[in-house]
Amino acid sequence: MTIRAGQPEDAHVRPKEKPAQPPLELTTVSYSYGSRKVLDDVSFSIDSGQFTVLLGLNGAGKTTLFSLISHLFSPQTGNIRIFGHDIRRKAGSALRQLGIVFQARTLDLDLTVQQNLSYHASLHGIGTGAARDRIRELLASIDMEDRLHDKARSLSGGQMRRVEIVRALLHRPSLLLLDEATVGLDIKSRAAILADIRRLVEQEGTSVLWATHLIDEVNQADHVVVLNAGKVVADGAVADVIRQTGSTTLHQAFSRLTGIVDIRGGGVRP
Ligand SMILES: Nc1ncnc2c1ncn2[C@@H]1O[C@H](COP(=O)(O)OP(=O)(O)OP(=O)(O)O)[C@@H](O)[C@H]1O
Repeated sequence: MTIRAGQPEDAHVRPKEKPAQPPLELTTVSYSYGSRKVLDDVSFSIDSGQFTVLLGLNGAGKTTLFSLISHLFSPQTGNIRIFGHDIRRKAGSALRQLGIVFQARTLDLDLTVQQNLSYHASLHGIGTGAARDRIRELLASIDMEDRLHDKARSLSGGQMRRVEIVRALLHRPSLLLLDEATVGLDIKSRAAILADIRRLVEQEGTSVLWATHLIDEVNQADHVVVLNAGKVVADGAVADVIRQTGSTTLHQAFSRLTGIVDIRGGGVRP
């Protein structure tokens, strides 16, 4: 899969905003399900064109955070800004610049790949002709043009995930959020998807927030935010996080930050 940079072909596509404001800024965000607080005073921001890994164990609060950023529900305290637009007061302006791939599969299995993608394009106000061209361009870049008319249920898990990534890119978002995008995929598909998203950051300057529990998905050059039991326990360049925790590897730093002891391979066991 190679997601190519592309120039807008027509007027519906907005050029990327020159970000005077950070792509994403969270300030003292808290959220509770009933009386159970699952996000506690979360603050961090990501810079333009940065690949940021939101690293946390299962249950750390990553998906809840994504639900708040994508305005599925609102934080009980704190603020979220996307390119300076407050997600509550300027939801339209904020969400227009956001592409999101949720952890749960969200394709309609009874629709074809084209129908799934066209529907989403129309939600973003992309005209029929422009949508058709963009869909073909993106599907060609992942060698899936020939699956255009296939029902989503006939795709493999990795192919479904790629179509979901294509769907998130249709409107050329400046900020892309991916929640455990490689979960359930084999090692080859995982590596390919991660590499393609990294290429996107380089080619298009898209800012990415990549949520995972897998340390082997982190590169030395990444910005990393470690979320543990709803709190940010580290935030910075990988080398800084390692140094600040008095560690020699990110595995060791993560282990110290989260209080876990058993680390195997690229994954972490509580
Ligand atoms: N709808 C809900 N109602 C009540 N509690 C919830 C709900 N959704 C999530 N939680 C709880 O909130 C906490 C954070 O869950 P969340 O799914 O945000 O974490 P996560 O880091 O995404 O985990 P995972 O990697 O397992 O998906 C967990 O303790 C979870 O049980």
